[in-house]
Amino acid sequence: MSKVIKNGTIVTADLTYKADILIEGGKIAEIGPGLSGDEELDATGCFVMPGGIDPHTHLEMPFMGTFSTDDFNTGTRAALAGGTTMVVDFALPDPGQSLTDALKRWHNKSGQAHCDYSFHMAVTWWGEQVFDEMKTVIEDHGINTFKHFMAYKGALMVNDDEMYASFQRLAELGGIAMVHAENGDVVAELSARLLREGNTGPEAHAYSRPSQVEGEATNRAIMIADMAGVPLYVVHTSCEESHEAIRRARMAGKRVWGEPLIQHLTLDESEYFNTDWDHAARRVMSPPFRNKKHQDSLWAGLQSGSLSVVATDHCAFTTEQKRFGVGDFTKIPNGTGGLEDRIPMLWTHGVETGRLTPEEFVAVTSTNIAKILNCYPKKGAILVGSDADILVLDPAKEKTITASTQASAIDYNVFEGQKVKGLPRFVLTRGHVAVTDGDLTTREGHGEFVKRPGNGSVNRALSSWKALTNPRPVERSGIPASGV
Ligand SMILES: NC(=O)NCCC(=O)O
Ligand SMILES: [Zn+2]
Repeated sequence: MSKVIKNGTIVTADLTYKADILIEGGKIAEIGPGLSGDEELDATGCFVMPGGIDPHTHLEMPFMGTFSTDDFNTGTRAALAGGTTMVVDFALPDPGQSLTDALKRWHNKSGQAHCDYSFHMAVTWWGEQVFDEMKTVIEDHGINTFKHFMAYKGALMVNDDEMYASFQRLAELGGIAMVHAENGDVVAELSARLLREGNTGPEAHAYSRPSQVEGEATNRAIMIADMAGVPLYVVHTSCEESHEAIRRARMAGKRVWGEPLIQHLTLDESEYFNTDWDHAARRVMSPPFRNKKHQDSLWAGLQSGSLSVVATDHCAFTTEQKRFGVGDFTKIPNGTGGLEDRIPMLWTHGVETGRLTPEEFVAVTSTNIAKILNCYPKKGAILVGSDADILVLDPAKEKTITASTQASAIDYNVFEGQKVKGLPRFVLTRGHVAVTDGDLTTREGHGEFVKRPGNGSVNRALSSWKALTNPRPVERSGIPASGV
């Protein structure tokens, strides 16, 4: 049965125009005026755009002695409720574990997904097995992005030698390196000192991760990536120091992207000084929320193009889980939610304020990341042949965010009480209408895995460019006799 989205204004990353969209077999079949289909979805007064892609989620993630509460069932329902039609989660091998075993675990969990999804692979240890399996992961499993945690010492963190080896391997294989950029050694030292001095509450989490630890690690990762000749994606860029390093690298022609989160763009460090322990602990994440100066920097980055993607790092823990850290802030599970709120929050604080154009909004919520991850124009596009992952956004529709009506399974929302304007009228996932004016008609198991091949155009360009400066012997007219 065909569907047609009628009377809307299509917004893409580079063009806004009035046209209808005909959908057949889960794909966009035709775009133009006066189309008809078996079922009509009226988009009068609405913007019709590619569904959001959130490239940074942790669903049912084993972390800090527990599992994040939103899984592929509740998490992808929350995504669709908020206009996001694809999530990219991180497959995490335990240190010493095979990468393909980790992938199996993630594929087992993701069978419940209500929307399409893909995985990044995390490199949590280094050895010959990892070196070998990286090729299989890219070439057989269609995963071209590999994340390295520079923080979480003693758990997920990798050292510089491991990171450099992994980056070099990725350069060879046509993959993309990702980093969680915080100096884990410094964080561990600062945390121990804070605890010794009696700073045990959630505010100490922010004290233990000043912006310098992020700036230093971002600079280091950029330089290591440059030496290895690999493109680099810096997740959850939260501060000016990190943004500055990314901006400078991009100005110098390096292939580096930065990803601010909607939380860092709209919430600030004052949250940690709330006298209610639960309120503060619920907002504990790494990197922590920053002050207004850093927020202004992130917004400017989106406006100028030095930052490319807005994500959530959705890693949602209940209040009960957060309370593991009463008396010791280092035991508060790190992570916050945001999947359901990213699109309305960014529209409200970005487009409604005039910071972003609607086209820039589409670029940073969908199109840019589809291109970076090498799944464009299957995803991130309104083009004939693209998957019909479509958000019909009603700019006049408003609500106040509250946990009591959210799809996410946790018992609070870090954006509680925020008034947002710009909500989905319809959300379509490969042609299936999953949301109609707030009513969810999602289907468990509808989501499909999206393969993303390696060696995208940025990899090919970078390897040609780097080949020009590869070390080579100098040709000499003669070699002097040995001086002995
Ligand atoms: N960000 C965070 O605090 N938790 C999720 C894991 C990570 O991305 O660091
Ligand atoms: Zn992280």
